[in-house]
Amino acid sequence: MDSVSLSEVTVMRRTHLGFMHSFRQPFSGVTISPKFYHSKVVGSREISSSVSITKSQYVYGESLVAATADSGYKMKEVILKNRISSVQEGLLLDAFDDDYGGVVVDHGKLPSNPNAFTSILRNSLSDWKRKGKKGVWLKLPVEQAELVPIAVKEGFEYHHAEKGYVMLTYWIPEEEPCMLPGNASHQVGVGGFVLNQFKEVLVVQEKYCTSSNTDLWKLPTGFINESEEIFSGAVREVKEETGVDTDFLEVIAFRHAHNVAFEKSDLFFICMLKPLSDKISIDNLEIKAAKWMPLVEFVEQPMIKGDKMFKRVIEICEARLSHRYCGLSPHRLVSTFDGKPSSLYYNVVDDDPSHSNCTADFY
Ligand SMILES: NC(=O)C1=CN([C@@H]2O[C@H](COP(=O)(O)OP(=O)(O)OC[C@H]3O[C@@H](n4cnc5c(N)ncnc54)[C@H](O)[C@@H]3O)[C@@H](O)[C@H]2O)C=CC1
Repeated sequence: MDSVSLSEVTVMRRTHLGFMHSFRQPFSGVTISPKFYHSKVVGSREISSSVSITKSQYVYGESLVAATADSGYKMKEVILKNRISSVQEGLLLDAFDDDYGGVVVDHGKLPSNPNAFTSILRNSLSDWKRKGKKGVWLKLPVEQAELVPIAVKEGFEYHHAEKGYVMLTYWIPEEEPCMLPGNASHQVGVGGFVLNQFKEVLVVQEKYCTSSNTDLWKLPTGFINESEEIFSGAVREVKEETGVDTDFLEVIAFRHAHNVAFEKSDLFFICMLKPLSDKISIDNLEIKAAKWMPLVEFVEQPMIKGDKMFKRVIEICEARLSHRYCGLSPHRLVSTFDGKPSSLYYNVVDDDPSHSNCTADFY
């Protein structure tokens, strides 16, 4: 087997991180192995330059830390070599350990032949069972959709699907309840409350709605996209539906509802936005009409007046306008917990009025 230099190791390690990272995106609950993650943080400094690591050893995904540890090194090396040769000979699926005692199959190295896949999957399941592995994650790309029924026949279950793949899972321990996290459970929507200096609110009539709502003038609403922020999603939705440019001010309130779409729950964030333009140009695909409507007229609509939720939302917005209430504004932070930038929504956290978002003008 070829030896590789430290720089090659670092490159290969990044490749693995990339795989784990992309794996994590579609759902929560599966994280990068701390071994890999730790390695990412410390970079190549952790690896002793006297250690020779083979390409195959690394390709199999064993931890460098484990491989360089003094205790049990020889034992690990032997086990590793056996497993490597099984993978190389095409007897076992190439897989990474996850943080929870389970394995993640490398979807980039699946056998292309369905018959070969059947026997390799069976061998791998026996191997994982013997080793006491728990959950198995098997991502099957759409180009290899013929493998899906084979995996299902072997006992795998659907976890979730995206345009490009189906994720299947298998829980090995028969005596333990399945601990694998479920698929994403919510959709996230935003609504924009945009008020101008004439106390007019930006409203729309939807093209597709229930017959009882055809004449209703409502706030622009929509869903945020994958990896989109609530604050930018609200601004985008208002722009798309009405053509009006806005600045995000605050999340005024949010509603949590269940069994909304395909049994999924719904989080709906009502956002207060500051208008930067007033010219309306509607999105003809989604919207029938849009206009600036006097706030008093808007709240007098029977559907708003008679609906507890709409009515309360407007009351909260009015309380905010008269500074009797304060919403949440986003603050970008990087947490050492996961090393990722994220948005924390909050209002005043100390007594300094300059730190408050509640003094912002609306128009
Ligand atoms: N529309 C409303 O009156 C209210 C909406 N909300 C919230 O607003 C958020 C967004 O909801 P809405 O704006 O009502 O979204 P929606 O159901 O109108 O969907 C947004 C757009 O996606 C497209 N779309 C959705 N389903 C489709 C399908 N099956 N086929 C083809 N196109 C489809 C349509 O272009 C639609 O205009 C949610 O969180 C919801 O709870 C809350 C209260 C009232």
